[in-house]
Amino acid sequence: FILKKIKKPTKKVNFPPGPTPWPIVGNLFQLGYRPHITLDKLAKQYGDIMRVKFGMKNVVMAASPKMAEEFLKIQDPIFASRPPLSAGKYTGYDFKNMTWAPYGAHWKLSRKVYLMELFSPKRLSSFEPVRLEERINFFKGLYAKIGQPVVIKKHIRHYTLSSISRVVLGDKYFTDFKGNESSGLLSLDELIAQIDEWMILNGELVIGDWIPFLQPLDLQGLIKRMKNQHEKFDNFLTVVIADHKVKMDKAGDAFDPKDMVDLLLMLTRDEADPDMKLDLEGVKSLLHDLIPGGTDTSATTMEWAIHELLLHPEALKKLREEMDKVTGGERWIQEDDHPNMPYMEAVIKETLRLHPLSPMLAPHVAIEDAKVAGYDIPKGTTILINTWSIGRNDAYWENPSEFKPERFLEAGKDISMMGQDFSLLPFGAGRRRCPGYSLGLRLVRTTVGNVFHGFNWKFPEGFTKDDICMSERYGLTTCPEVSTSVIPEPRFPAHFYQRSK
Ligand code: HEM
Repeated sequence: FILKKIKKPTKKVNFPPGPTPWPIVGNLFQLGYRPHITLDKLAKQYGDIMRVKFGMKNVVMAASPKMAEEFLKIQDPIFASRPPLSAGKYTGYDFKNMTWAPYGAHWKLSRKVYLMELFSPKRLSSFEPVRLEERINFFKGLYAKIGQPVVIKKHIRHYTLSSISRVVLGDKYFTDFKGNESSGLLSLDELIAQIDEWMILNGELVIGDWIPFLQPLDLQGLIKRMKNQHEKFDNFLTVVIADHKVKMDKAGDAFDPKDMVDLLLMLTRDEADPDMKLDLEGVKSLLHDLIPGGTDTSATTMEWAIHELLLHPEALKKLREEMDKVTGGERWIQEDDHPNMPYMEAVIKETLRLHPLSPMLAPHVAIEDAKVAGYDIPKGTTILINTWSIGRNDAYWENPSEFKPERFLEAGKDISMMGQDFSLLPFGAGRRRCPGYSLGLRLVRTTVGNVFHGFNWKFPEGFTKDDICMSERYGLTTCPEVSTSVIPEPRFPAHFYQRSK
């Protein structure tokens, strides 16, 4: 009787509907190999806002444009943070890199540095010659493989990493960058392996994140791998920064920044704008976002677009007609051709509708108690936005499983992919929207375009277009499970491939 008197009545939380969770494990074991698809199926049963339990923690998933808008626009300040997962702690400089930073002063500073210093239109244009050089090398490399089967993904990843790292780091930290001349620290392949490991680890479900009393046991061995990955990548960045710093100190006031490391180091100087001032750890954590964040994202989007175009010759024909018209068949596609290439833009949108890189965005978290659609969303709830599900829902898209770029060219269907239209969210929306989208799209448009502008592609003997793998390997970036091997054939005379533009 006494206990009853002093115990405060607990308010019943009105969670969104969802499958019944098991004690301790919740719905974890229902998720399977491709959680976005399992959760999409469950949402069809429970509705476009659904509660599941990952272990002991609440997770709410939005599966309609209206619900996505609630979380990413209407109540964005409440949901613009990230849950404190192991990936952020052990591979994200203890939540200091932008991807995993909680919503707050440090994240705001990182964002400001990105948008004002690194990704302003002027700055991006200033790095265009570097991107062009890398692109031309990439196509020369493909030309050298004429008639031989190439795993297109491998070439694309080398090229995107070369482009991104030249823009970010300068060009001398890889043993196989320019011939074998440099005294490189890692080879390009080693760095790619590091990025792969980061991506895999950041997409894994660490059991201890969701069942906290199991955290110290590291049952899957993932935390050990995270610490290992972090140590290697941190060593790499330490050398890169030290090398840049020597040059900066030597040049003094005459220092002329050549790459993004230089730009970031300038913000550590005493005379830097106090509102933008960084320490060395801040520089490292931002570099950490730029390299894995910039490489795999663009490369995977390119790979999906190439798979779709190989699978749909009628779409490829239209794209080629557009490219031949724009270039007169005399030159490669350039970044500034894109306003004259509406079909290309529609191909990219259609690819990202069907294959959003992060099918459920990166996880968001509620920083205070909230109400959405009449349901309670308690502080600490993880929020997933199932953009894969939204992109394939026949309530918003006609024949959603068809690859049909024309849908974006119909009158009144000029749907933006930049986060204004909640039925297409490949970059997210609101405060956490991808800050690198502009660079990503520049790389994707010119690469996908020129891969088909410069070359015809044949399949190796015994392989047909129906053998192209369209099933997904789920992760922080979700890529085709099996890469395709194809044989390049030139579309133009030999001198075309010696062109520098
Ligand atoms: C086609 C290419 C790309 C796609 C599809 C893409 C997609 C995304 C998505 C879906 C998110 C999560 C948004 C959210 O959680 O709400 C994101 C975040 C992010 N992206 Fe991208 N991205 C691309 C290219 C890039 C590039 C080139 C960079 C940098 C060089 C970059 C850096 C980042 C960073 C740092 C974040 C975390 C932002 C934050 O948490 O505040 N991305 N991106």
